[in-house]
Amino acid sequence: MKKLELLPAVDVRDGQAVRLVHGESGSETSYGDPLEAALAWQRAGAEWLHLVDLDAAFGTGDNRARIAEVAGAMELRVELSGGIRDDDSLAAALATGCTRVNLGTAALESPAWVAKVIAEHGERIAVGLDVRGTTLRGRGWTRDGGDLFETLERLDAEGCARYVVTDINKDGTLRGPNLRLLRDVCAATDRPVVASGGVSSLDDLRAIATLVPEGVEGAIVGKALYAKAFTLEEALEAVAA
Ligand SMILES: O=C(O)c1ccccc1NCC(=O)[C@H](O)[C@H](O)COP(=O)(O)O
Repeated sequence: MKKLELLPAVDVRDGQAVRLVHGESGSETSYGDPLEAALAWQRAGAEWLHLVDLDAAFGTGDNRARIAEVAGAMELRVELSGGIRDDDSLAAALATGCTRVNLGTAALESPAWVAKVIAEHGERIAVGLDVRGTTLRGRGWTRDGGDLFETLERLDAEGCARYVVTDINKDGTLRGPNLRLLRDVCAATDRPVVASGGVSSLDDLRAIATLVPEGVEGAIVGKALYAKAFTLEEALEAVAA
């Protein structure tokens, strides 16, 4: 069986690595220098980094230079997210050398542009499906953006390579992943799914790993690592095939 990929998260706000609760602006706890955090995950054996520009996602500025510095210093693969919504922000994101970018709001508000960039960049484009219930949320998760399964059907038809699926109610809460949501998304698409939000324990990761045959490819882990619920080394060991 394929092993579950783990993507430790570094979310950047105002130049600092932070964690949010439910992705809400203003709920952040600071964890210092994002480059230090990313290098620590790399030293611990991470193969991926999930790097988020929260200011770009919330429309409160951006951390482009900081994000480019972190992505450029990594030997591991980087998935870049947050505020990638037009040609300019996409070009800046791809120029960091990241392996792929994660589009969120654009997939809801600019479907024609997203179809175009999926056709142009293929595997370098993932779409973030950030949901409350089965309603998508955009603009830093502050605005409703349509039905999850209708959007998934459209993006599948456009050739979207993979999805990053986040249950916003779980994100940053250490309340466990929404396995039901992950199963439902996997049943609705044949594209790989990266699970995001709520991981609290090694058992949560083992539970996500049981969904690999259904189509879950990876899991993003944020708060649990920063809160030291377990180490990244322990997490990698827990999901080793
Ligand atoms: O990814 C985004 O674009 C984003 C936009 C607005 C708010 C939050 C956003 N991402 C947060 C994450 O990707 C988290 O790092 C990830 O879901 C980890 O969650 P957790 O393990 O529950 O801390």
